[in-house]
Amino acid sequence: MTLRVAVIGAAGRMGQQVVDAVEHADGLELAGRFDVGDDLGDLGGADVAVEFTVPGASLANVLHCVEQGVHAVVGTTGWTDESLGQVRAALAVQPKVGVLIAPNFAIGAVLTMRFAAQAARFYESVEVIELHHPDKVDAPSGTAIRTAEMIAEARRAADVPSAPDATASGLDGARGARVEGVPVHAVRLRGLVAHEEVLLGSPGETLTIRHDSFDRASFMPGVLAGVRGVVDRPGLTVGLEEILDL
Ligand SMILES: NC(=O)C1=CN([C@@H]2O[C@H](COP(=O)(O)OP(=O)(O)OC[C@H]3O[C@@H](n4cnc5c(N)ncnc54)[C@H](O)[C@@H]3O)[C@@H](O)[C@H]2O)C=CC1
Ligand SMILES: O=C(O)C1=N[C@H](C(=O)O)C[C@H](O)C1
Repeated sequence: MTLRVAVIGAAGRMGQQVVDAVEHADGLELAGRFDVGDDLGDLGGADVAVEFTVPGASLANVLHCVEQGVHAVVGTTGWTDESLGQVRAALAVQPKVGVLIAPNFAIGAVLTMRFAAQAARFYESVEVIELHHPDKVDAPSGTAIRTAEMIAEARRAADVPSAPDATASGLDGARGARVEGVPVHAVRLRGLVAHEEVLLGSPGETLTIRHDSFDRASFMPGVLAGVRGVVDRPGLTVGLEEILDL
């Protein structure tokens, strides 16, 4: 069966790649391209909508998809417990609809998060550095926030004490932002696409886990897996791990 796919944010960096990936994928057909100012209507009769827009617009777009009975695959960042709760509430009245929200669709980024969580309890210190193109509007990245949350959860479960840090003075921001106690640093640099490093340290050793997306093509296999998977997964799924059975 052919799945009809609408792309919301179709004029953006990710949206353009998704349109191209859908047009070249077996068993998928482009149902429509939507960008800012367009009436989403019935999403061109789509079965699935892929949403890559901006944090301030994504929730309304996803709620519209759910109301229309259209499954959604969402890569936009900025989700909170509260906005996820609104999606769950909307899905409760559309029990056949699936929504997949993933901070990163690159397989290596998903594995980096998983490896970092596995390693986190073995080291005294851990910090996250994310590095992106300078046109990105949010910081830190959604991936870095999720990585730090997973690290913090693993350390709490293993009763690991807070990382040592003697800093008593300095410039604001020098130690990064704290996500559940884990320092997260954001670099914006022309030439980069999307990169993340997790640094772990204990006496006499460090471990560095690094992932690099050099091209947005890296996100497309995960997006297409999400499109094919979401139709059989009613309710809200957060993270591509679920779809990949990781
Ligand atoms: N989950 C993942 O694997 C990835 C997630 N992202 C995230 O995806 C989002 C988009 O990233 P980019 O494509 O680089 O941004 P972009 O700025 O290139 O594209 C966003 C597009 O959304 C459109 N837009 C804005 N408001 C809209 C609305 N209300 N309705 C429809 N379209 C609207 C804009 O006009 C623009 O064309 C960001 O939140 C970014 O962090 C980016 C790359 C990978
Ligand atoms: O804006 C981007 O480019 C990216 N955004 C996502 C994020 O914030 O984690 C995913 C990836 O890092 C690229």
